[in-house]
Amino acid sequence: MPNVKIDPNDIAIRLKGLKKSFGPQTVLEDVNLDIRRGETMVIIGKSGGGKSVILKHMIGLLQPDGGEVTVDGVTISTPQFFDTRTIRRKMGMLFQMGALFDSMDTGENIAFALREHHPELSEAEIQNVVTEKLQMINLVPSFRTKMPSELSGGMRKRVALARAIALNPEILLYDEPTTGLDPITSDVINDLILDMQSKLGVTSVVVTHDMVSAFKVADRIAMLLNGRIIEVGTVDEIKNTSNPYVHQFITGQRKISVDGESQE
Ligand SMILES: Nc1ncnc2c1ncn2[C@@H]1O[C@H](COP(=O)(O)OP(=O)(O)OP(=O)(O)O)[C@@H](O)[C@H]1O
Repeated sequence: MPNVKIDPNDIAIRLKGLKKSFGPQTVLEDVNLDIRRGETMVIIGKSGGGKSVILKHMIGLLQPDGGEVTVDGVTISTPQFFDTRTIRRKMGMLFQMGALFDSMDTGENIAFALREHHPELSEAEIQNVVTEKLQMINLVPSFRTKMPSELSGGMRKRVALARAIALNPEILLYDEPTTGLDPITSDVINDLILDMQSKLGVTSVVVTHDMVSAFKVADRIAMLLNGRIIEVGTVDEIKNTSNPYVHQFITGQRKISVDGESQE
């Protein structure tokens, strides 16, 4: 359970009336969500429901068909703004597969964004940052020479997290950080997500199906259904929800139809 003070009026990311379709398929109908500075917001919802699409709007990888994304009060979702370098400096993202460059060792993967955004840094300074980021994810400095192919799934996610924090982001976005990991390794990742919040003071958005992880790391949980956020609440509020769709999702029951599909 996170333990940081959060001001409910201090909004880091605001999604207002977000709409997105791909061809004939409408994925986001009308998404409204405020993410408070310093909190960890977990977004849950069924597979293919559009959770990753929401994250990609937050980091400027996708532009909405309607509505707005604001980060620190600045609207980033317009073609005029689209200054992705500024957004990327502010935000780190842990992609679903913990995507690393396979041809680069761990150290180079972590150093990649530093070299791109901070050409003024000396090689020694870059290596110091790499060591510091490895320490943050509880790995020894000698780990830097390991190639991605030598790493387990959990280690890849950890290195991907070190890479995501290389530029000291204020906001971290996690896409399915524990998917495909065993429960013990998942818990290591959960602890790191909590560490990032308490040690770096970051605002985090976590997309997951893993309710154990959601309940452990979240300050608040938002549920996406049929292109809308249907409920937002603390872990206790979500656990005690009166919304049957949220209850069904978090308990894994299949009693009611959430989207017209027939249920057994
Ligand atoms: N660039 C794209 N072009 C076309 N369709 C896309 C694109 N990105 C996402 N989609 C579609 O949007 C829908 C939502 O995808 P998204 O990956 O956001 O779901 P999700 O809720 O994150 O699912 P999962 O939990 O399975 O990762 C899917 O049907 C997907 O195929």
